[in-house]
Parts: sequence; C-alpha cells; structure tokens
Amino acid sequence: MKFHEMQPQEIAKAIQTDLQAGLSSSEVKKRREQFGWNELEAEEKQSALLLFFSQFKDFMVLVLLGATLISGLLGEYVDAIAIMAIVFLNGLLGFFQERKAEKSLDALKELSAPNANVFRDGKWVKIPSKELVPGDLIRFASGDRISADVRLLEVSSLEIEESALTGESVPTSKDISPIHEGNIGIGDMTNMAFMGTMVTRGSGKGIVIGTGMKTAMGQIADMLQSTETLMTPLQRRLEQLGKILIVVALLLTLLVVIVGVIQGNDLYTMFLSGVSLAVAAIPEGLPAIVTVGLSLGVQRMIKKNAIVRKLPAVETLGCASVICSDKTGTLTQNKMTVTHLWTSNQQYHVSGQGYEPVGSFYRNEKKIQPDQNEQLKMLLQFGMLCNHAELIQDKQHFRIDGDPTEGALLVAGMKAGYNKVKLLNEFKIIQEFPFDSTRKMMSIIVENRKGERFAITKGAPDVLIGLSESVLSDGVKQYVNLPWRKTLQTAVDSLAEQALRTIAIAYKPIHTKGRMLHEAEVEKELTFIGLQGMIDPPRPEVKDAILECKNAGIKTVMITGDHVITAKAIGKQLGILQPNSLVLDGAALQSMTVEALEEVVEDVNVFARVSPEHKLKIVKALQNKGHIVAMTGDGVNDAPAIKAADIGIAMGITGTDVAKESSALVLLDDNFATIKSAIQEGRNIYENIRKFVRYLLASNVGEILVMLFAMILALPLPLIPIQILWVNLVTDGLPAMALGLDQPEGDVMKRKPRHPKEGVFARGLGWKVISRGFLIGAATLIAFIVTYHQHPDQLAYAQTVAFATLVLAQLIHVFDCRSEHSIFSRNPFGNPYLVGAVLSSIVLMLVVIYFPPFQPIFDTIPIIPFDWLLIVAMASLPTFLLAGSFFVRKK
Ligand SMILES: Nc1ncnc2c1ncn2[C@@H]1O[C@H](COP(=O)(O)OP(=O)(O)OP(=O)(O)O)[C@@H](O)[C@H]1O
Ligand SMILES: [Ca+2]
Repeated sequence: MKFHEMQPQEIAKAIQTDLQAGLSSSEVKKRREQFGWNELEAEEKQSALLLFFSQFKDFMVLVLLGATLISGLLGEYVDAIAIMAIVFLNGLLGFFQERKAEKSLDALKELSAPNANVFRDGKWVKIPSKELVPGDLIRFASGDRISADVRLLEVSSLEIEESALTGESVPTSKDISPIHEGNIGIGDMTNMAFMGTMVTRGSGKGIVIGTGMKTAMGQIADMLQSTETLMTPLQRRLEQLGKILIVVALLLTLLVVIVGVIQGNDLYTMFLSGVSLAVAAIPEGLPAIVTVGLSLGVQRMIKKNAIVRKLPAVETLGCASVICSDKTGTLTQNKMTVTHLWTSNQQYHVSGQGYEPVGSFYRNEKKIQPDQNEQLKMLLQFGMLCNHAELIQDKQHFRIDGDPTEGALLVAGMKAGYNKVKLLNEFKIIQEFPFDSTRKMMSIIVENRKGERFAITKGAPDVLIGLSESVLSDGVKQYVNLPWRKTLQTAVDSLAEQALRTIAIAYKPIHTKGRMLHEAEVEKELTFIGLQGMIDPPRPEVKDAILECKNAGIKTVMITGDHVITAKAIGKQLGILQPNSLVLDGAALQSMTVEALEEVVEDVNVFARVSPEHKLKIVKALQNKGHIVAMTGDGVNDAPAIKAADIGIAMGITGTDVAKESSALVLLDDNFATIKSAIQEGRNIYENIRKFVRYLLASNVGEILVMLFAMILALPLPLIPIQILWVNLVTDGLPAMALGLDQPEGDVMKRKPRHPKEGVFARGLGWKVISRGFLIGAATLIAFIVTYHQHPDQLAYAQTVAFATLVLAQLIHVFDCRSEHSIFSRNPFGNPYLVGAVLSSIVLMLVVIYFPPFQPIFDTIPIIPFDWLLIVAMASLPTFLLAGSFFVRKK
C-alpha cells in the first residue's frame, strides 16, 4: 500500500514513529546513517587545485608566460625564473583572494539555510531542514517551504502551491483522508505535501516519508537549484572598463615597442618592456579585489545582524533613498502586553509587565475581580480560546511561543486566573479560520458541554465593528445603530491614541452541524463583546536610527496593518511623522491608481491599515518617482513587494521562508536599526571600492606614463621589465587590499544617497586618477633624469632610484585615496592594515635594493643615503601638490 492510501495510524506503524513522542535522538542517528542527509545533491565544487590553476588562464598572464618562454629560449634564465616567480606569486594572491570570497559566500548560504519545525523526544524544536529523517513529525504554516515529502496528519485550512513540481500555480487545498484511486499524479495527492512546495494558507502537521534525493523533487534531476552569484553593477562596469583598458594598454605597448626599436633599443628588451608594461597597465587584479572588498563588507554586515542574500544588494544599499518599514517588530519590540480592556461602555486597566502572568484589574482606579463580570470574563476567555500562543517559562523568564499579539491576550486571561487547558475542556474546537493580514481577523467554532456551538472571532476592531449586527451590553444584545457605532469607534480611538494596538472580540451562535462551514458564512452578523488594548513599545535604538537616515537623505516610511491612530501615535514617538506629512490608509490606497498615488506618495510618511498587497503599489509609485526603495516584509503576501523593491528585506525571526527567498537582505534581529547599519555599511563598501579603484588606476597611469615620457624624450628606459612587474604585484596589491578594510569616513552618513547610475569615475574620481597618475609618472621621471645626469655611466643606478621613487610615490598616494576630501582630513594612520601593508611594501622594496642576492635579479644598485632626499621629495610631490588645493578651497 502507498502512503497516500493509508490511515495515519497505519503510516506511523509502517514507518515506525511514535505519534505521541516523535523520534528519539538515537533513532534519528540510526536513520541518518541509513537515509543520509535531507539535501539535494549539489554540483561538484571546484577543487582548490583547479581554482589555483584557473588563476593562470587570464590573457595577460598567458602573454607573460609566453614572454618567459621566449626569455628562456634566448638564454635569459634569470629573467625567465624571476618572471615565473612573480607570475606564481600573483596567481597565489589571486587564489587566496578568491578562496576568501568563496568561503564567506558559503558561510552566507549556511546562515540562510531553511529550518524545519520538528517533534522529537516529545518536544517541538527548530532544526536545519537538512537534519530531517523519514519518520520525523513536522509542522508548518503559511509562508513555509515544505522541507521533505510528507504525509499529512492534521490540517487547518491548509493550501499549498506546488508549481515547483506540477507547474500549477493555483494552490491546492489539502486534507488528510486516504485516497484509494490507484494511479494518481502528484497534483492529485491532496493528503501529501512535497519538498520544495510552499504553504500559502493555513497550517498543517505531517510525517516525513521521503528525504533528500528520495523525494519527488529529488527525482527531477534538472530541477537542482544552482545558486547563481550575480555580478554587482559596479563589477559589470569594471569588467567593461577592464576590456577597454586592455585595448588601450595593448596599443600603448605597441607604441612603446615601436618607438623604442626606432630609437635603437634592441627588440628583445623592447618586447619584454612592452609586455611588462601591458601587464602593469591592465588592472587584472581589480575584479578579484572588488570581490574581496564586497565579501569583506558582507562579513561586516553579518556581524551587524544583516545577511546579504544577493551580492548586488550591497551596492544598491548605498543608493537607498526611502526605507519602507513594517511597524510591528521592526520599529517596535513586538513584546505586547494588554493594559486596557473595554466592554459594556466601561474601560478597565490591567497591571503587570511583559509576559509574566501576574497583574490585577482596575476600574476607575479601584481593583476589581474580573470573574464577577460575565462580559469581561467572556472577553478574556474568548481571547484565550481563539489563540495559538503558548506561554513558556525558562527559569524566572517568561516568553511566548507564537504570535505576540495572541501571547498578550493569553497572558491577560491568565492574570484573571483562567487556564487555557481547562477552557479547552469546556469548549471543544470544531473548526478554525486562521488569521491573515488581509482579513485582519481569525475565527474558531467551538462546542460547549451542552453541545451548543458558536463562533468566536477576534481581529482588527474597525473590521469587526463593520461585521457586527449587535453588541453585548450588560448581558443584553443591542442592535448596532448609528449611536452605538459611534460609541464603539470612540472607544477604539481612545485606546489607539495611547499608541495601543487594539483587538476586538465578537461571537455568534452557530446552528449548522454536520458540515464544515466557510469563513464568509461565519465572519458576519456577529455580536461585539469588547476590546483589548495592548502596548508594544518602540525599540529604543530606532528613533536615533531614523534621524541618522534622515541626515543621510533617506526617508523612513512606516507601513503597518495596524490602526491609523495607533500608527500615528507611534509614528510621532519615533519622529517618522513630521508636522506636514500625510497619512494614508488601506481603504484610500485601494481606490487609488499607481499614478494617483505617485502624486502624493513623497509626502506620505505613514501608511496604516494596509494589506500586504498594497505594498507593491507603494513600491511602484516610489520607484516611478525615481526613488531607490528598501522594503521590509515577513509574510507570504509580502513577497511580491519584496521582490519588486530595489532592496527587498525580510525578517529573520518572524519572516516566512517565502519572504526570505524573495529578499536581498535578511535582518537576523528584525530590527530597523540593522537596516540603517546595513545601508551605512553598503555606502562604506562602495567608498572603499572607489578608494582602491582610484589607487590602482592612478598607479597604473603613473607606470605607463613614466615609460611613455621616457620614450618620447628619447631617454633610456627608466624601469626594467622585472621592476615593473614587481611594482605591479607588491606595491599595488597589498595596500589595495588594506583599503578594502578601511573604516568609513566620518561623513558617510551625512551625504545624499548615491545615484544608482553613477559611473566608476563620478565625483571627480577620473580627474584624481589622471592628475595623480600624471604627477607620479612625472616625479619618477624627474628623479630618473636628475640621477642619470649625475651618473651618466650608471644607468642601473638611475633606474634603481626611479624604481624607489615610483614605489614610494604610490605608497604615499595610497593615504590620499582614503578620503573623498583630502589626505589632511583624516588621521593617516587610522587604518592599521594599511600602515602594515605600506610598511611591508617599503621593507620589501629595501630588500630588493639592498639585499645582495636580489640585486642581479632586479638589476638594482644600493642607493646612497643622500639620494633618498631626492627620492622622498619627488615621491611626496604628487600627493601633496594637489592636496594643497584643499586648504585653498576650504578658506
Ligand atoms: N493573531 C491575530 N488575530 C486576530 N487579529 C489580529 C492578529 N494579529 C493582528 N491582528 C489584527 O490585524 C491587524 C493587522 O495585523 P498585521 O499583522 O497585518 O499588521 P501589524 O502586525 O499590525 O503591522 P505590521 O504590518 O507593521 O507588522 C492588527 O492591527 C490587529 O488588529
Ligand atoms: Ca505584519
């Protein structure tokens, strides 16, 4: 018999699972050995060796190797070996950079791996999905992705979207009864749930019958998800730039070689110089360093609780101009406590803090017994019944498992002395209609001991008022006429004005038995019982974060399903709501076109009582206005807006799998302040990339120009090929890496957001690269000419001086690259990595010049101390000459 044909008990027996306790840890271990991990086999990863060799397939490296071969054939063994060594070192550096980038991306994948809710050793626990084994009992709810093949045991309005398997995008509604029609397809197995499919509504529980490759998903081999690493816009631009530079460098090389040969240099030397120059001119290390820069930034973001799922988001973050944030849990703490009750025209106050179920009830400052008041009792008890939350006590600390709103209702009932288990004995739950953010309510149907049935509905008060035909007042049902409507509305408003989140409770007798009801039949003609108002304090750090964003030119918009007045009150507390800002509610949004919304959207700071579906409209309107939008979300219905936003952000704690999968960024702590940190980091990463692009390109320009000038002036070559290669590797590589670790400049959060289309050379970068590069080249040439004049018979000495000048000029220039303003605007020794990199580059340069075994290889001659004056002066010139203009401008 197949699993879908069996009764739950039969399945449990067949697969040997105790439905009361789940699997034991020892049993799990055994089954893991038998069935393996619950994962789809991914493609083979590139081995370390392969990665190492892939470093040498670069075009320029091949040219270099060709040059080595020619040197070898011509008998220039020293040259050949030295070039080989440098190529090897270059490859090694590239290898380590790529390994590091890959490792941190792997770590990211690990962090965003899905979890499953499993019943083991008699307890519900959350584990990584990959640890599931056949026989495990798992549960899931709206927004979850099913992590194994499952035979369903319990469902509550469960609907699952199975398009990943069947191509059918309309969700299938699920039940648990056995199916006996012989041969059926996956789409018709309504009592099964399959790995990779998505719960769009309701909740369910089931027993795992297949894991890993032994699932319906595992059988479609080509479905295996290959994780694509997208390139960021900047990476793409740099790649294009790289291509242009290759052409430019090759042309220049050709020019240098031709001019050189015409002037009587021998062909071999000119060939080698040309190749070295081309190698030096092409920033082939740039893409790798950019990747490392990005991944270092990504790691810093993880430390700040932000996980980047799509690398391009790192850059887009720096461009964000609007953050649309959920209220509950992101701006506020999502720690709810009921403080006010309202029923029969009376307001009550509840004392106590947090989730500790200790507190008293007061009316007009006088303590009362809630048990004495029939209607208060109903309000509290029904709030507990229509409720999935559980209160958990760890030592002295109380916390909620489930929805905090429901947790607050549960605790309020417990303060009055009621016990949920006892209540469930009195009222049997027959049917349930789960909460969703569009209906904004939840209902259950219960049967009491006398066999009478009635529905209990709890939800947003404005919605419930509309659905009520009567209201309970001192035990009597009164028809909801206009005055009553006003009374109820005033009661809601007065709670909302105190920034309280309000929940209304209503009920209705049910006379139909024997068949399942539809929610539309139940959630109407209700009798209103009363209100519960709960506080949800703002997160303390959010107010400052919002202000910081404001200074950075980023507007914060609150989007909430909560009541307009509650939203306004919180918005005021947090500084989101400005005196002249607009508030829009879901009803208004519903009737607006995107175009109409565009007209006003820039003035709206609070959207209240919205459904998740409205978020997409808001994103679109803002984007049409030219904004780069960051949008948060957690539920299934938030996914389209998260996807459409420039930066989709999902909640790590309350977020569903679906929301996380659509997002570019996941907040581990659900905290708004983390978005701010991520944006700050995003800006910083971009600035750091600018820094080393600037450094590397200016260095390359300097190297090319010094050679080119010398050619034009009919001078001998100021640098020999091996020296150029050395500069390219050591002087350029290490400090550039260190720039990737630089701290943000003080004003990084005081600038306006960067324009997303901004080019690589925007904001004066192009000018800085050319001018500094030009000066570095000129200064090096001057040092060379002066020295050559003094020692016309010692070309190698003049070349050594030129080499030292070039290296030093770059190592001084690197400090200038740390600031968008001037080298003087920051403490030059503020980045210890950079200081370390520069010092080691200097030491390596000295070794090449003064350590005898290296002298024949690099053709260097020890420089006499006096000449260092010239070198240092010339090397400082490029940086300080133009930095001087900083003071001129500042005045
Ligand atoms: N578990 C629940 N049962 C019944 N009604 C609820 C429940 N949770 C929330 N509500 C009601 O539905 C409204 C909308 O809730 P929803 O979760 O969509 O938004 P929110 O959490 O208040 O705001 P945000 O979108 O900022 O997270 C709430 O204001 C509340 O009145
Ligand atoms: Ca919500």
